[in-house]
Amino acid sequence: MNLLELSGVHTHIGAYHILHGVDLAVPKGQLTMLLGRNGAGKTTTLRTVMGLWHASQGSVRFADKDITQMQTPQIAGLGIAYVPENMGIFADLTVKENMVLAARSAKNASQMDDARLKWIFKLFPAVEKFWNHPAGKLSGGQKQMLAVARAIVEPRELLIIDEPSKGLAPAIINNMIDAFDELKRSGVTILLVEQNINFAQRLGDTVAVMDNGRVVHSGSMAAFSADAQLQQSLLGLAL
Ligand SMILES: Nc1ncnc2c1ncn2[C@@H]1O[C@H](COP(=O)(O)OP(=O)(O)OP(=O)(O)O)[C@@H](O)[C@H]1O
Repeated sequence: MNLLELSGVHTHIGAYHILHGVDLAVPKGQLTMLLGRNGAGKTTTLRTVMGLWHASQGSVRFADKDITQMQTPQIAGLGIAYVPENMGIFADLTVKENMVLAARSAKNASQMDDARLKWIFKLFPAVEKFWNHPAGKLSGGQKQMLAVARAIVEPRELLIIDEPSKGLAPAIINNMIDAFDELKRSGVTILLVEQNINFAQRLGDTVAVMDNGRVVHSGSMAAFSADAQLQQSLLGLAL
Protein backbone atom coordinates (compact mmCIF):
# COMPACT_ATOMS: atom_id res chain seq x y z
CA MET A 1 0.00 0.00 0.00
CA ASN A 2 1.22 3.52 -0.80
CA LEU A 3 1.15 5.96 2.09
CA LEU A 4 1.88 8.92 -0.19
CA GLU A 5 0.98 9.18 -3.84
CA LEU A 6 1.51 12.00 -6.31
CA SER A 7 -0.26 11.75 -9.66
CA GLY A 8 0.46 14.07 -12.56
CA VAL A 9 1.58 16.90 -10.29
CA HIS A 10 2.44 20.21 -11.92
CA THR A 11 3.84 23.03 -9.78
CA HIS A 12 4.49 26.61 -10.83
CA ILE A 13 6.69 28.95 -8.82
CA GLY A 14 5.63 32.40 -9.93
CA ALA A 15 5.99 32.45 -13.69
CA TYR A 16 8.15 29.31 -13.74
CA HIS A 17 6.70 25.92 -14.53
CA ILE A 18 8.89 23.64 -12.36
CA LEU A 19 7.12 20.27 -12.00
CA HIS A 20 5.75 18.76 -15.22
CA GLY A 21 3.54 15.89 -14.13
CA VAL A 22 5.26 14.12 -11.20
CA ASP A 23 4.08 10.57 -10.49
CA LEU A 24 5.56 9.30 -7.23
CA ALA A 25 4.55 6.50 -4.89
CA VAL A 26 5.93 6.08 -1.36
CA PRO A 27 5.07 2.58 -0.06
CA LYS A 28 4.08 2.36 3.59
CA GLY A 29 6.81 1.17 5.94
CA GLN A 30 9.58 1.61 3.38
CA LEU A 31 12.35 4.11 2.80
CA THR A 32 12.04 5.78 -0.58
CA MET A 33 15.00 7.64 -2.05
CA LEU A 34 14.31 10.53 -4.37
CA LEU A 35 17.36 11.04 -6.56
CA GLY A 36 18.20 13.27 -9.49
CA ARG A 37 20.60 15.88 -10.77
CA ASN A 38 20.68 19.41 -9.33
CA GLY A 39 17.60 21.35 -10.34
CA ALA A 40 15.62 18.23 -11.27
CA GLY A 41 12.76 19.32 -8.98
CA LYS A 42 13.29 17.19 -5.85
CA THR A 43 12.96 19.98 -3.29
CA THR A 44 10.00 21.45 -5.18
CA THR A 45 8.31 18.04 -5.00
CA LEU A 46 8.80 17.86 -1.21
CA ARG A 47 7.54 21.42 -0.78
CA THR A 48 4.49 20.63 -2.90
CA VAL A 49 3.67 17.63 -0.68
CA MET A 50 3.91 19.89 2.39
CA GLY A 51 1.66 22.57 0.90
CA LEU A 52 4.50 25.10 0.82
CA TRP A 53 3.84 25.27 -2.91
CA HIS A 54 0.52 24.14 -4.32
CA ALA A 55 0.08 21.91 -7.34
CA SER A 56 -1.61 23.70 -10.24
CA GLN A 57 -2.65 20.33 -11.66
CA GLY A 58 -2.66 16.73 -10.47
CA SER A 59 -3.14 15.33 -6.99
CA VAL A 60 -1.27 14.56 -3.78
CA ARG A 61 -2.81 11.84 -1.60
CA PHE A 62 -1.68 10.86 1.89
CA ALA A 63 -3.20 7.88 3.71
CA ASP A 64 -6.02 7.92 1.14
CA LYS A 65 -6.86 11.59 1.78
CA ASP A 66 -6.55 14.23 -0.89
CA ILE A 67 -4.16 16.81 0.56
CA THR A 68 -3.46 18.70 -2.69
CA GLN A 69 -5.02 21.98 -1.58
CA MET A 70 -4.52 21.69 2.18
CA GLN A 71 -2.46 24.23 4.11
CA THR A 72 0.88 23.22 5.65
CA PRO A 73 -0.18 23.08 9.34
CA GLN A 74 -3.11 20.86 8.42
CA ILE A 75 -0.82 18.55 6.41
CA ALA A 76 1.69 18.36 9.26
CA GLY A 77 -1.20 17.61 11.61
CA LEU A 78 -2.01 14.48 9.61
CA GLY A 79 1.33 13.04 10.73
CA ILE A 80 3.92 14.21 8.21
CA ALA A 81 7.17 15.76 9.46
CA TYR A 82 9.37 17.70 7.04
CA VAL A 83 13.03 18.55 7.58
CA PRO A 84 14.05 21.12 4.94
CA GLU A 85 17.59 21.46 3.64
CA ASN A 86 18.29 24.40 5.98
CA MET A 87 17.06 22.14 8.84
CA GLY A 88 14.79 24.77 10.43
CA ILE A 89 16.41 24.70 13.86
CA PHE A 90 16.63 27.78 16.10
CA ALA A 91 20.31 28.64 16.56
CA ASP A 92 19.79 30.92 19.58
CA LEU A 93 17.76 28.39 21.52
CA THR A 94 19.18 25.41 23.38
CA VAL A 95 18.85 21.89 22.04
CA LYS A 96 16.25 21.25 24.75
CA GLU A 97 14.21 24.32 23.75
CA ASN A 98 14.37 23.24 20.11
CA MET A 99 13.00 19.83 21.09
CA VAL A 100 10.23 21.23 23.32
CA LEU A 101 9.09 23.57 20.53
CA ALA A 102 8.86 20.63 18.15
CA ALA A 103 6.69 18.63 20.57
CA ARG A 104 3.23 19.99 20.01
CA SER A 105 1.80 18.48 23.16
CA ALA A 106 4.55 19.54 25.60
CA LYS A 107 5.01 22.99 27.13
CA ASN A 108 8.31 22.09 28.79
CA ALA A 109 10.83 19.26 28.82
CA SER A 110 9.19 17.49 31.76
CA GLN A 111 5.99 17.06 29.73
CA MET A 112 7.82 15.27 26.94
CA ASP A 113 7.35 11.54 26.56
CA ASP A 114 10.21 10.12 28.59
CA ALA A 115 10.52 6.78 26.83
CA ARG A 116 10.45 8.44 23.43
CA LEU A 117 13.10 10.96 24.49
CA LYS A 118 15.34 8.13 25.71
CA TRP A 119 14.90 6.38 22.38
CA ILE A 120 15.86 9.61 20.56
CA PHE A 121 18.93 10.04 22.82
CA LYS A 122 20.00 6.52 21.86
CA LEU A 123 19.57 7.30 18.16
CA PHE A 124 21.31 10.66 18.43
CA PRO A 125 23.60 10.83 21.49
CA ALA A 126 24.63 14.40 20.59
CA VAL A 127 21.10 15.60 21.37
CA GLU A 128 21.49 14.42 24.98
CA LYS A 129 25.12 15.51 25.27
CA PHE A 130 24.40 19.09 24.19
CA TRP A 131 20.90 19.31 25.74
CA ASN A 132 21.55 22.66 27.43
CA HIS A 133 23.80 24.14 24.72
CA PRO A 134 22.69 26.67 22.09
CA ALA A 135 21.86 24.76 18.91
CA GLY A 136 23.88 27.27 16.87
CA LYS A 137 27.06 25.99 18.53
CA LEU A 138 26.61 22.41 17.26
CA SER A 139 28.63 21.05 14.34
CA GLY A 140 26.91 20.56 10.99
CA GLY A 141 26.36 16.86 11.67
CA GLN A 142 24.98 17.49 15.16
CA LYS A 143 22.60 20.13 13.80
CA GLN A 144 21.36 17.67 11.20
CA MET A 145 20.79 15.08 13.91
CA LEU A 146 18.91 17.62 16.02
CA ALA A 147 16.77 18.46 12.99
CA VAL A 148 15.82 14.79 12.53
CA ALA A 149 15.34 14.38 16.30
CA ARG A 150 12.86 17.29 16.24
CA ALA A 151 10.98 15.62 13.40
CA ILE A 152 10.50 12.42 15.42
CA VAL A 153 9.85 13.96 18.83
CA GLU A 154 6.26 12.83 18.35
CA PRO A 155 5.23 9.67 16.51
CA ARG A 156 4.81 10.36 12.78
CA GLU A 157 3.45 8.40 9.88
CA LEU A 158 5.82 9.88 7.33
CA LEU A 159 9.20 11.60 7.59
CA ILE A 160 10.31 13.74 4.65
CA ILE A 161 13.93 14.80 4.80
CA ASP A 162 15.87 16.90 2.29
CA GLU A 163 19.53 15.85 1.93
CA PRO A 164 20.34 14.73 5.48
CA SER A 165 23.93 13.88 4.55
CA LYS A 166 24.74 17.20 2.90
CA GLY A 167 28.16 18.52 3.84
CA LEU A 168 28.79 15.81 6.44
CA ALA A 169 32.05 13.90 6.95
CA PRO A 170 31.97 10.17 6.11
CA ALA A 171 32.13 9.08 9.78
CA ILE A 172 29.11 11.25 10.60
CA ILE A 173 27.29 9.91 7.56
CA ASN A 174 27.81 6.40 8.92
CA ASN A 175 26.25 7.45 12.25
CA MET A 176 23.35 8.92 10.32
CA ILE A 177 22.89 5.70 8.33
CA ASP A 178 22.75 3.70 11.58
CA ALA A 179 20.14 6.08 13.00
CA PHE A 180 17.99 5.84 9.86
CA ASP A 181 18.30 2.06 9.93
CA GLU A 182 16.89 2.08 13.46
CA LEU A 183 14.15 4.51 12.42
CA LYS A 184 13.22 2.16 9.59
CA ARG A 185 12.94 -0.69 12.08
CA SER A 186 10.50 1.40 14.11
CA GLY A 187 8.13 1.11 11.15
CA VAL A 188 7.96 4.76 10.09
CA THR A 189 7.72 5.52 6.38
CA ILE A 190 10.52 7.76 5.08
CA LEU A 191 11.03 9.82 1.94
CA LEU A 192 14.58 11.13 1.52
CA VAL A 193 16.16 13.36 -1.06
CA GLU A 194 19.81 12.39 -1.40
CA GLN A 195 22.85 13.27 -3.48
CA ASN A 196 25.12 10.91 -1.55
CA ILE A 197 24.88 7.71 -3.54
CA ASN A 198 26.43 5.52 -0.88
CA PHE A 199 23.86 6.75 1.63
CA ALA A 200 21.05 6.23 -0.88
CA GLN A 201 22.14 2.73 -1.75
CA ARG A 202 22.62 1.56 1.83
CA LEU A 203 19.25 2.78 3.09
CA GLY A 204 16.85 2.84 0.16
CA ASP A 205 14.16 0.20 -0.31
CA THR A 206 12.65 1.93 -3.31
CA VAL A 207 13.98 4.64 -5.56
CA ALA A 208 12.54 7.34 -7.76
CA VAL A 209 14.75 9.39 -10.05
CA MET A 210 13.72 12.86 -11.22
CA ASP A 211 14.80 14.80 -14.26
CA ASN A 212 13.36 18.03 -15.64
CA GLY A 213 10.43 18.14 -13.25
CA ARG A 214 9.30 14.54 -13.73
CA VAL A 215 9.97 11.12 -12.22
CA VAL A 216 11.76 9.31 -15.01
CA HIS A 217 12.46 6.01 -13.22
CA SER A 218 11.06 4.21 -10.20
CA GLY A 219 11.56 0.75 -8.79
CA SER A 220 13.49 -1.17 -6.17
CA MET A 221 16.81 0.22 -4.95
CA ALA A 222 18.38 -3.23 -5.29
CA ALA A 223 17.60 -3.39 -9.01
CA PHE A 224 18.74 0.20 -9.54
CA SER A 225 21.99 -0.47 -7.63
CA ALA A 226 22.75 -3.42 -9.89
CA ASP A 227 22.21 -1.50 -13.14
CA ALA A 228 25.26 0.69 -13.77
CA GLN A 229 24.06 1.66 -17.23
CA LEU A 230 20.73 2.95 -15.89
CA GLN A 231 22.49 4.94 -13.17
CA GLN A 232 24.85 6.41 -15.73
CA SER A 233 22.04 7.47 -18.03
CA LEU A 234 19.84 8.92 -15.25
CA LEU A 235 22.38 10.45 -12.90
CA GLY A 236 25.49 10.78 -15.04
CA LEU A 237 27.39 8.47 -12.68
CA ALA A 238 27.46 4.88 -11.53
CA LEU A 239 26.87 3.85 -7.92
N1 LIG B 1 11.80 30.07 -5.59
C1 LIG B 1 12.11 29.72 -6.84
N2 LIG B 1 11.92 30.59 -7.86
C2 LIG B 1 12.22 30.26 -9.13
N3 LIG B 1 12.73 29.07 -9.51
C3 LIG B 1 12.94 28.16 -8.54
C4 LIG B 1 12.64 28.44 -7.15
N4 LIG B 1 12.96 27.35 -6.44
C5 LIG B 1 13.44 26.44 -7.33
N5 LIG B 1 13.43 26.93 -8.57
C6 LIG B 1 13.88 26.23 -9.80
O1 LIG B 1 13.15 25.02 -9.88
C7 LIG B 1 13.98 23.98 -10.39
C8 LIG B 1 13.94 22.81 -9.46
O2 LIG B 1 14.52 23.17 -8.21
P1 LIG B 1 14.60 22.17 -6.97
O3 LIG B 1 15.23 22.91 -5.85
O4 LIG B 1 13.28 21.57 -6.78
O5 LIG B 1 15.59 21.07 -7.53
P2 LIG B 1 16.36 19.94 -6.77
O6 LIG B 1 16.19 18.72 -7.59
O7 LIG B 1 15.93 19.90 -5.37
O8 LIG B 1 17.83 20.41 -6.90
P3 LIG B 1 18.94 20.74 -5.80
O9 LIG B 1 19.53 19.43 -5.47
O10 LIG B 1 19.86 21.64 -6.57
O11 LIG B 1 18.24 21.42 -4.66
C9 LIG B 1 15.36 24.58 -10.58
O12 LIG B 1 15.53 24.93 -11.94
C10 LIG B 1 15.32 25.82 -9.72
O13 LIG B 1 16.17 26.83 -10.25
